[in-house]
Amino acid sequence: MQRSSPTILWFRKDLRLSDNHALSAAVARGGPVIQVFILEPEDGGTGPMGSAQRWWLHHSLSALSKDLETRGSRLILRRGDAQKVLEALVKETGAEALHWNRRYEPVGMDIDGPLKQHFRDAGLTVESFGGQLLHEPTRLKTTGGTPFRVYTPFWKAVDAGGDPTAPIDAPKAIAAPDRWPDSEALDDWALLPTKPDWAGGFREMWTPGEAGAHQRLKHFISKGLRGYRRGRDFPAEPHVSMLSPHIALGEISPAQIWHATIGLPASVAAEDYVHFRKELVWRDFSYHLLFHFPELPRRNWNARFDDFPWRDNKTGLRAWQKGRTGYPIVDAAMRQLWQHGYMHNRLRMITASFLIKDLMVDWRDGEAWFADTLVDADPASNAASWQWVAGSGADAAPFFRIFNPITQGEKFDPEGTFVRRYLPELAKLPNEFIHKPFEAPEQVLRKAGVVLGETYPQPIVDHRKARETALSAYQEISAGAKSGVRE
Ligand SMILES: Cc1cc2nc3c(=O)[nH]c(=O)nc-3n(C[C@H](O)[C@H](O)[C@H](O)COP(=O)(O)OP(=O)(O)OC[C@H]3O[C@@H](n4cnc5c(N)ncnc54)[C@H](O)[C@@H]3O)c2cc1C
Repeated sequence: MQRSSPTILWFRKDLRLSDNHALSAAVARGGPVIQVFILEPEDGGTGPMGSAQRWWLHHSLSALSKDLETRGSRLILRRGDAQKVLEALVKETGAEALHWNRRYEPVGMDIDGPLKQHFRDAGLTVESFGGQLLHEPTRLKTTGGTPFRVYTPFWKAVDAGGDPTAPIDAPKAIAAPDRWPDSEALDDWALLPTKPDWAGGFREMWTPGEAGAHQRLKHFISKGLRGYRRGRDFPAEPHVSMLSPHIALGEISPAQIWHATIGLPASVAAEDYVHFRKELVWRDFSYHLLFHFPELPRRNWNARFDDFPWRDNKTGLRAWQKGRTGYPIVDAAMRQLWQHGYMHNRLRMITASFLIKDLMVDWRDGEAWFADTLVDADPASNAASWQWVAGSGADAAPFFRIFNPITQGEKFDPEGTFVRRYLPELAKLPNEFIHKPFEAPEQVLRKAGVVLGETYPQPIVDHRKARETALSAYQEISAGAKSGVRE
């Protein structure tokens, strides 16, 4: 039976039409579907969306809007408190149902729970759906019935559970209401940078939107996945998917990505696609942690770190942010972040270690910079990963594992290809000194056109000394009274 009352479909960080369970169920309900995206004062994550991701959001909403138009539908844009916006829409459209896909950030969940009850009390059918993660954070439990704290058993539980639910296709058509409610204009939201327009490098690199996400997945499966396990550590090699910003705004679901790794030709080694799945599962694990420890972005998981003597090192923080530390692998990585809004995983670990351990700056300052500058900024993965590097997190790298920025560079960028790409001022240095220009003899520097302290900075710290200082600070807190993991 055809229903005539509309369903409101509330888009959040799930900006796609395929494998969108809330949307497909809204269409299946019969009657018109009114899609709305609400720019909330808090973006449902841990704070307002960062500048880089706002750029992405603009283009993603624009792509989604066009995709809906090809199905005879529309995207309505509204700004403000979600409950008020939805109340107004219900009133304007006579909608009797409200659908969304679940989100798992603490701020978002605090909004959604009461909101669901509110509209149910008002007589609406309110339904929420999964699909943003491979598995709901409450589904997987240790044999003791508690949340996981360690990744490997979490992965084993995921793996033992078999493949996630197969993705569903986008609806072919979406019924429109007789009269559309008003929409705000995307340009009025001023999500794009203007003065100055720093997004030139983003435009070169990315195609936000569902079609762009699937193109990238296809390209990665055919060109990057073979050799992923080894190659994913080498930033100059094309062995990472760069799907993270598409995943962060839900232009593609993790189930779609997982299923794209099933039934591949025998030339793709199991070690490569299984390792890729394991990385996807790190994202689920990060959400699992955030769900069960909502303070993850703010508080040390391990309370012992509350006493860590962080430094108020504004000069160091600024040099790190600008890619002017004097350590080429760190600086090239920070400039990749600035130019493209993305940083390779190996380099995220190196730069985070440098900030925390060489400069002794609180991991929360690094997390905040990444949240503002990454197009893939994600409240769970960002916080969990910073705590992982700091050693304060669940299943974290031990604090004493301090990356040496010279040997890391030499190991993972042996020819200096990556460094030369982002630091053209060092491009003419021979491989021997590309990761340590400060050790190059004067005539080598002159020949390469490098003047340390002028064309490229001197190191802002001596890594060996900084390492010792960090280790003794760690010994102090290890000997201190506080210990252990928060419950
Ligand atoms: C300090 C630090 C901060 C980070 N901040 C973020 C962040 O804000 N947003 C974010 O998405 N990732 C973050 N990561 C995790 C990881 O670096 C990125 O997910 C990855 O580099 C994205 O590139 P890719 O899509 O090419 O990865 P691929 O190697 O192609 O991996 C595929 C997907 O798996 C997931 N994934 C891979 N590695 C991890 C990981 N270690 N943790 C969680 N998920 C993972 C991502 O969704 C990724 O897109 C951070 C890591 C560190 C060390």
